[in-house]
Amino acid sequence: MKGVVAGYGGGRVLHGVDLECARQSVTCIVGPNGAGKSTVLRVLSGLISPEFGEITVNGARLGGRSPQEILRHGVAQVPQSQALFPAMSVRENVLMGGYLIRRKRKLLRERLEQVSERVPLVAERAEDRAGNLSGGQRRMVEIARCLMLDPAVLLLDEPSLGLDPRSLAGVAGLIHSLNAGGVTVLLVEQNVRLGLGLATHGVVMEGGRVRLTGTAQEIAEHPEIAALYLGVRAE
Ligand SMILES: Nc1ncnc2c1ncn2[C@@H]1O[C@H](COP(=O)(O)OP(=O)(O)OP(=O)(O)O)[C@@H](O)[C@H]1O
Repeated sequence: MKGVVAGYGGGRVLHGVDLECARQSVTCIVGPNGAGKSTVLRVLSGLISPEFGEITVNGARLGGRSPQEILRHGVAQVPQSQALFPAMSVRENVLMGGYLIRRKRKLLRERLEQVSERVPLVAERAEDRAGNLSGGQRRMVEIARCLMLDPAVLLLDEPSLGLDPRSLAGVAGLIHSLNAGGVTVLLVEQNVRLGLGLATHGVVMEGGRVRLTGTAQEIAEHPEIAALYLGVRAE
């Protein structure tokens, strides 16, 4: 992202965001409430259009394109929690993620197999209603559904929201394995310690701008961040 200015109904929230994510990195955006973190994800996935600025993914200029076009270019956003259809089976929920390729039956089958390998829960609980899964399992299926289009870039807004430590470890493990398999990840986390622990790179946003960037470790150890978010006193 270069110089991205965006907002809602005339009110600007992003005031010129510059952000770069290396291929196959895991970048975590942290910052106070209202800093514009989720808005960055929404601009990237096309839910809102930037007023100014450039968005380039793998050389393709995607700024202002429709969510569908952006998905076709390999950028998928995992929606915030509670996004599954509870009365439908796990398999049916995952297949929904293949809506854009629904007429390519063979590809759809191959992708479902691939997703079941990447997220074994999808095969293990294929026939169960999504509503019967635990919170952590639902989060895994929400992520699995996004994998049906085999995205190059995965956007996650608060993947830790509402999860107990055990479920968190499962979701963190899944993000790691997807990343190891070549997926570039950009996530927003309120749980700064967890988010930066998962990430290779960190970005601190404040007031609709990027204030700091670095490796996840540099950001986690930055005196201001440690004092503000991690409960460590700056010397
Ligand atoms: N749909 C919307 N319509 C109007 N204003 C919005 C909308 N969504 C967010 N905003 C405003 O945009 C600003 C930034 O919101 P955003 O959700 O990007 O922040 P954030 O950094 O993700 O914060 P949080 O951690 O609280 O989610 C806030 O002032 C918020 O009120």
